[in-house]
Amino acid sequence: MTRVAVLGAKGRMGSTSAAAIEAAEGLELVAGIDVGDDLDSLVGAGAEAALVFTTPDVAFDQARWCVEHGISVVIGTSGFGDDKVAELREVVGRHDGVGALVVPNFSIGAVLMMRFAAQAAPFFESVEVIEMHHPDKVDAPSGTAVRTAEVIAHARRDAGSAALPDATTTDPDGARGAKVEGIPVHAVRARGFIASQEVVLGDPGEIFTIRHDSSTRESFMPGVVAALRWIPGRTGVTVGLDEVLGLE
Ligand SMILES: NC(=O)C1=CN([C@@H]2O[C@H](COP(=O)(O)OP(=O)(O)OC[C@H]3O[C@@H](n4cnc5c(N)ncnc54)[C@H](OP(=O)(O)O)[C@@H]3O)[C@@H](O)[C@H]2O)C=CC1
Ligand SMILES: O=C(O)C1=N[C@H](C(=O)O)C[C@H](O)C1
Repeated sequence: MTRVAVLGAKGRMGSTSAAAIEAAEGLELVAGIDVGDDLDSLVGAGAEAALVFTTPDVAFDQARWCVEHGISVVIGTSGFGDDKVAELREVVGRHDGVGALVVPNFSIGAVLMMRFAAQAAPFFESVEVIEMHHPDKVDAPSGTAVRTAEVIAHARRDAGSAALPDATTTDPDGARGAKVEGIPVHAVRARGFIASQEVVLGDPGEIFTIRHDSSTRESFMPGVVAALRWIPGRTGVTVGLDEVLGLE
């Protein structure tokens, strides 16, 4: 049995995850904390792993606290791009016997979308990311879109791909989107979405679109449970669910 604490337990993902953990074999929910609760209760509850689903403004400090107190972390909160992961590696590197798993998206389809996008990106002149989420989301672009742009950029750099063609010289309102490692990322916020993303790849005469939709938060739960079963005994920092799912 792995003794698990959920941070952000009253939130949309935290509450859905707490129910999934309670129903999962091999996992025991020993603590759930939200705004105003003391992190010290995790130590009192004997938590071995913490699932972080708080907001991006507090998640890094909470993850660091857990690592410093010998509790491994599975981080679902967005905002852990390459720079934050590097910072986390330093913290985890100073503490024996704990590990951190940063998961930009727990749904199997999104994990595969990111892999396929990286695989396809060097074969096309153009690539852009469009993410679509519910309007209660506080951060943009999404963590998934940032990670997708990062793996696309890494794949294109490794392949020696040329810069993306773009004749735009006038864009006073930012209509061409945010640039994440040079990859344009566009964010839509509309009621009706949970989490969707398209990766649009273009070459002369053809467009290749990779699309993923999460229509309920249950789509994330098999990944959450698999991550929590995987983390005990791991050290260092791992990014993405690929290794957990045996994709590497
Ligand atoms: N990796 C993945 O697959 C997924 C990741 N996410 C990410 O997870 C994060 C949470 O999303 P979601 O559940 O929708 O957001 P919510 O706002 O519903 O949940 C966040 C919860 O954390 C609480 N919280 C805020 N500050 C603290 C604190 N200092 N200590 C303890 N609890 C705190 C919030 O309380 P209050 O509301 O009172 O502020 C809220 O209950 C986001 O970054 C989102 O992008 C979401 C879906 C899937
Ligand atoms: O806030 C959300 O809802 C989601 N957040 C994650 C992200 O920022 O990528 C994962 C998923 O897209 C849902």
